Amino acid sequence: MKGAWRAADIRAAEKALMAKLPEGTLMQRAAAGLARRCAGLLHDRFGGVYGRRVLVLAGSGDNGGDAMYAGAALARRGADVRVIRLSDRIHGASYKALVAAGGRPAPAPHGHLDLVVDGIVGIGGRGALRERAAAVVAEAVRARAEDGGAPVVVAVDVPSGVEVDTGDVPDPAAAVRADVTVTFGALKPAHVVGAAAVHSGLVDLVDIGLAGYLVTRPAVEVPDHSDIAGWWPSHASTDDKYTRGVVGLATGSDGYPGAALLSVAGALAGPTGYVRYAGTAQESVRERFPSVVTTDSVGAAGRAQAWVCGCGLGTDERAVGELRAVLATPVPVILDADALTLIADGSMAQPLRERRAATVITPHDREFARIAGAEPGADRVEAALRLAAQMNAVVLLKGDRTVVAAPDGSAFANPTGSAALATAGTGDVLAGLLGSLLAGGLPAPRAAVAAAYVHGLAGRLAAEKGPTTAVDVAAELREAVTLATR
Ligand SMILES: NC(=O)C1=CN([C@@H]2O[C@H](COP(=O)(O)OP(=O)(O)OC[C@H]3O[C@@H](n4cnc5c(N)ncnc54)[C@H](OP(=O)(O)O)[C@@H]3O)[C@@H](O)[C@H]2O)[C@@H](O)CC1
Ligand SMILES: Nc1ncnc2c1ncn2[C@@H]1O[C@H](COP(=O)(O)OP(=O)(O)O)[C@@H](O)[C@H]1O
Ligand SMILES: [K+]
Repeated sequence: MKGAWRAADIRAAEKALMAKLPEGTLMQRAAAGLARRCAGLLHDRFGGVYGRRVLVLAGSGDNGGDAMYAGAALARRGADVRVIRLSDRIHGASYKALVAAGGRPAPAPHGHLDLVVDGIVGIGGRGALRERAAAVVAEAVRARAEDGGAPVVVAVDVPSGVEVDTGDVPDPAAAVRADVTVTFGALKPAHVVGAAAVHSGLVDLVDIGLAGYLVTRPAVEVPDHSDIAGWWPSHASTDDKYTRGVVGLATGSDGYPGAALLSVAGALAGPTGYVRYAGTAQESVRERFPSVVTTDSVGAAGRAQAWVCGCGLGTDERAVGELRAVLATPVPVILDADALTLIADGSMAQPLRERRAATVITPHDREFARIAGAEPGADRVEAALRLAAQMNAVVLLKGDRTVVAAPDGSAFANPTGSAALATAGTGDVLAGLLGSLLAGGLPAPRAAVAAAYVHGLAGRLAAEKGPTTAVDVAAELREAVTLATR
């Protein structure tokens, strides 16, 4: 798990570390890491650094300093480096170093450009880029590299024009879109949540010695394969189908039988040994998935270790009864789709309050608005945490970088998403898989994080093969589980 910290926490850690080091050491470490990465990118794409045309965009703060010192290092290796000063006041020592190494000031981007280094603003940035900076960025990225392609864009610390602490991008046209972001010391929320995560491109973390000085809890954490592999329930030789957990699904309706099939398909890819389906789509479920045991209602079903409720369930009287029955069980419950609509008017507040087992809700933004009164807004992590605390539930807030927030204040951002998942029914698949993980015994926050992770991988695998539907995503789940857990 990698943490991401907000700017104030990063600054506090940097201050504590800097007090123990000669002045300028941290910037030198940052700039050295940045130069190394830039040289590597030039090498990979153009075969070397010598003669490559590099444009450094320098703002008024230390972010510009990092960029200009790195520019100086590239100039010493023979790159043709120009710098555009975007403020009257720029970091003096690094500018001098750049000029001494052969770099030259430029009034505007011109000619071909192989690499653009965005040192406009770092963690001191606020809001969208100001007009001149935005115009220069737009012009620079329109330039062509020597090979006819677009220049490589490297953001220093964060892409300029994004909100570092939230991942919001107030104006996408006035924010850098990086191929690679070279960041220092620790990740920031902008690298992992919201539209800013997309603007960050590949994120490369340079160690500047900060780790021991970050004493606060990260704002958000990012899982990797090893977390998922470590958490995924494994089968013991003494297991039988019941000890591996039974997951129940109260999903689908006459109007939406497909949601039943998709949620069952999701559940079957999880670690449980037994899947129960309770609802009106019994026949199609049995036909398609002979291993699933079906009944027409939650009341008629046997025991389960977790229930999934809501995908395509509808909102009629029958649906209300099924939701009540699920909420009354003493086991973890996932509320998705129509179940979220049904709880939005507050009529289920009491059964929700009375629950002792975990409740997980899986809203997209509009469902979130129905429950919370407003869409998540710019700070998706804060919004999800607020709702989690208010409802005493784990919130899985869907999106390109799905956020999982727990009532204990911990928050996670899923790194594996794929835009290919933005298609009808993929949420049903996710809910089923999540149900199986809960029934398999994972604590609710981990179950939510692991489900989003594997679901995202399945989306990517499906997208590699062509246009993607929810059925394709479900079909890739088994391979995604294998990839994530080995
Ligand atoms: N601290 C450390 O130990 C280390 C720090 N390091 C580096 O320092 C960076 C932080 O440097 P920093 O604090 O100087 O702030 P930074 O982000 O460069 O500039 C902020 C200035 O930009 C301006 N501005 C703001 N918003 C704007 C906008 N929308 N559009 C345009 N301009 C805007 C505003 O200035 P103004 O123009 O208002 O006077 C503001 O003062 C950090 O990200 C990392 O790269 C590394 O070297 C490792 C060691
Ligand atoms: N632009 C996007 N990029 C990546 N993932 C997305 C995007 N939009 C939606 N998703 C993911 O797709 C799934 C859609 O779920 P949902 O909205 O509940 O769909 P449905 O109700 O049709 O099943 C969620 O896992 C969500 O995180
Ligand atoms: K930057």
